[in-house]
Formats: sequence, structure tokens, C-alpha cells
Amino acid sequence: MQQTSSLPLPVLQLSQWHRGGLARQQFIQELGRAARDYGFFYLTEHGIDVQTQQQVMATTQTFFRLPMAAKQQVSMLHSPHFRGYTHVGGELTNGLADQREQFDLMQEEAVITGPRHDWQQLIGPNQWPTALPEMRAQMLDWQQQLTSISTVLLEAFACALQQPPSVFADSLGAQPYTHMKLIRYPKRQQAAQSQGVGAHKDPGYLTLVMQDQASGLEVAYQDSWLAVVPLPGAFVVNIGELLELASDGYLKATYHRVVSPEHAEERFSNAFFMAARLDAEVPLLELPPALKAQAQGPASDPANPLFRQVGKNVLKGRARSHPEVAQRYYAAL
Ligand SMILES: O=C(O)CCC(=O)C(=O)O
Ligand SMILES: [Fe+2]
Repeated sequence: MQQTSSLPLPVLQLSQWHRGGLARQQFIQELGRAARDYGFFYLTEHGIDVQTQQQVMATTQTFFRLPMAAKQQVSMLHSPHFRGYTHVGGELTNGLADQREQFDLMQEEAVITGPRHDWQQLIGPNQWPTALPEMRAQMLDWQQQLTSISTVLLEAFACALQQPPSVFADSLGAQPYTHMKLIRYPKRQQAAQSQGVGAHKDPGYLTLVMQDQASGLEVAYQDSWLAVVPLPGAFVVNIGELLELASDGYLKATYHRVVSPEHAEERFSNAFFMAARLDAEVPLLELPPALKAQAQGPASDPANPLFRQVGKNVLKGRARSHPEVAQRYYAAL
């Protein structure tokens, strides 16, 4: 694929949805178009203030600047629930090591004991670094805020697909599974090591990314990679596999990647993946004829099967990205 960077992605203002009436109708239309044309867009006027965003970014940076021993104290290798720290090169995409370090967290929950499905082992507590006592409350609050925005966005997606606004509500339930990832991409050392994260689709319904000022995120568009130029204050939103499944391929989970920073010293980002209840089945929406005619079924890639059962789909993604963790706790699979 060729690199191109000239095409700006659409910018949508969530305030339009909240305003209701004609503004809401316009938002739904723009969302429908952005989702179909790119599967990626910027979201502004989303209700989270710049100060909160900056604080979360600052904590992200502080975390990665901790001594390696403090980060290894919360290594994901200690967690059957795929939570915690992964060092540079410790994660694979398309079988290749990603040049990024990261910290993963989900809902704070109690472990399920007794007989259980494999994917129920995803449920459990997070790990928190003792060196940063304020991190837990801050990140869990951020998680709540992004869950709310994502829930609203899913209502808007439902409208764009000409469904009742609450069509996803049952699959979300009171506490949908969400996954947050704090990420640091170190500067590229050599051309051969430019895979910050390799080309992939995200496994949830949708993803919200807050990026800093260093570029690197790219989205597959026609036959090119389109640079997602940083837009201060905005979230980058993209469609995941569950929306592709629900819409029978009318919406596509968009391939994207991050190339390691070439000029900046490093790049930080914060990704939030909105899934559904782990025990839910993704609904198959009854699209109106005009949309249905353009739905060609979800992609069938033998290397990446999509599962309607949410827990199964999430576990597949986690195991592929973190084989060492999977080997340790899910060897039977
Ligand atoms: O760092 C980013 O901007 C995006 C990361 C990403 O695509 C992912 O972790 O799934
Ligand atoms: Fe992604």
C-alpha cells in the first residue's frame, strides 16, 4: 500500500447529537457517511474537558517513566485477566513484535470461581503500580467517562443504521466489557523496526483513541495508508469487529496501524475499546433494503475468525496479542 496523508478525516461534534432535533439528524447522517466511507473519524465537543485529557496523558507519561522494576511489578504475566504492563516487543501483531510498551486495564471485578467458560477468566481485578497511588481512581473515572461517550455513540450508530436507538442496549447490559490501553511508542531506531503496532482490526464495537502531538497512526483507505494527523482535544473513533458483525459487513472494522515515530522522541496514546457484555451474542441487525443490499457479510479471514459470542471474540484477540500470557493461563485452548 502507498502512503498518502493529504486527505483529512471527517470531524464530528458530539454536541450536535445532544442538541437534538435537526442537529441530531445531521449528526446521524454525518456519522453514517464517515462510518461507511472511512470507518474512522475525529470526535470533538464530546464533553470531556481538555484539563482531564491532559491529566490522563500526564499520568500515562509518568507511568512509563517509572523504573523498569516498578513497571515489571505489574507485569501482565502476573495476570490471567490480561491486565498490566507489557514491555517493548512483548506483544505480537501479525506474528511480529510491536515496538511499544503498554499498560492494560479493564473493569475492576472479582474473579469468577468454580466452573466457568474460558473467556470468564478475562474477568478479574486490575494491577496498579504502588508508586502511583492516584492512578487507580483517575483511570477508573476516565473509563466511566469514555464508557458513557461510547454508549451514546452506539445509539447514534444504531440510528445511522436505521435501527431503534436502543438496539445495542441489551448486548451492553449494565456493565459492558471495556478495555483501556496506555501506550508509549519509542522513537524508531532502524527502518526495519517501524512497527509500532502492525495492521489490525479492533475486536470491540468501537474504539476511542486520544493521541498526543506525535503522528504515527494510519488508517487503511482504498489502497493507501492515510495518516491520522493529531487533532488536539479530539478523540479518534474507529469501528471494531462487533459492529462489522452486527451490520453483516455493511460497516467494516477498519484496518489501522501505528508506525514508530521518526522525528519525535516518542509517542503516547490512550486507546479505549468498547465491547459488550462478555456473555452477550452480538445482535444481527435487520437492515433496511437499501443498506442490506450493500452488506456483503463480515470478512471471513481464516487467520482471524469473528465470533458472535463476545467473550470468545475478546479472548481470541487477547490471546493472539499476548501469547506468553495465553500460554501461561490458557494453555489448554
Ligand atoms: O496508539 C494508537 O494510536 C492506536 C493503537 C491501536 O490501534 C490499538 O492499540 O489497537
Ligand atoms: Fe487498534
